[in-house]
Amino acid sequence: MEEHHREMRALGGRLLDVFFGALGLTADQIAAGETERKIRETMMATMHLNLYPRCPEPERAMGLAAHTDSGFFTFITQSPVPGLQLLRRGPDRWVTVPAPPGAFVVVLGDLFQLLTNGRFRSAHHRAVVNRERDRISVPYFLGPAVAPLASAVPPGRKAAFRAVTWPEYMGVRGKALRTDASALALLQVAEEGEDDGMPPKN
Ligand SMILES: O=C(O)CCC(=O)C(=O)O
Ligand SMILES: [Fe+2]
Repeated sequence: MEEHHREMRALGGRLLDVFFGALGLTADQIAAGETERKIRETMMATMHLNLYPRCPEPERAMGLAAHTDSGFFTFITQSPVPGLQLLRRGPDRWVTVPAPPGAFVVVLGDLFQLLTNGRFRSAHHRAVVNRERDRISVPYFLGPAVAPLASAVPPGRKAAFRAVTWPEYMGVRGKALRTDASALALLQVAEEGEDDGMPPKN
């Protein structure tokens, strides 16, 4: 378990650098950036164990309802039984993620959308059940205290979201669930006529 934790955290660090690079940041900027430093210092992890027993009528049941994850990255280890589905937009449809042995699935969460000021979007996903086989998934969630990266905010614009810690954001998600609002929308500081960092409504 400790080894898994160590490896997952290291993977999270490497992936973060890859994404920072994709956002156009240089190694020097990553090393010097205040947001980047705070992310590494406050990164927390949690893990779930999900068991989806086989179901004779899978079309009448749902393993895990559609949602986005709250943190930065989720690394999902799963038994070789497909069940995870991602929402693809335009036209909206559920796509089953293959489950090859030894592979992780990486899911981006809401706080990553916040970090990138909406340039990378959190993925809507769900888990369906299988008619013949039990399925196990072990998602490992990584999340920090975070504010939008200055480099992700277009010049002359304000950040689309306010800063938040992961536990705070979990509280916001709870409130959003009770009021049927979008949790990220509750953190928005939108300006008139601006891309608000949220997916298009449909
Ligand atoms: O079972 C899966 O593959 C997905 C699990 C998941 O999305 C979650 O626990 O948040
Ligand atoms: Fe999830």
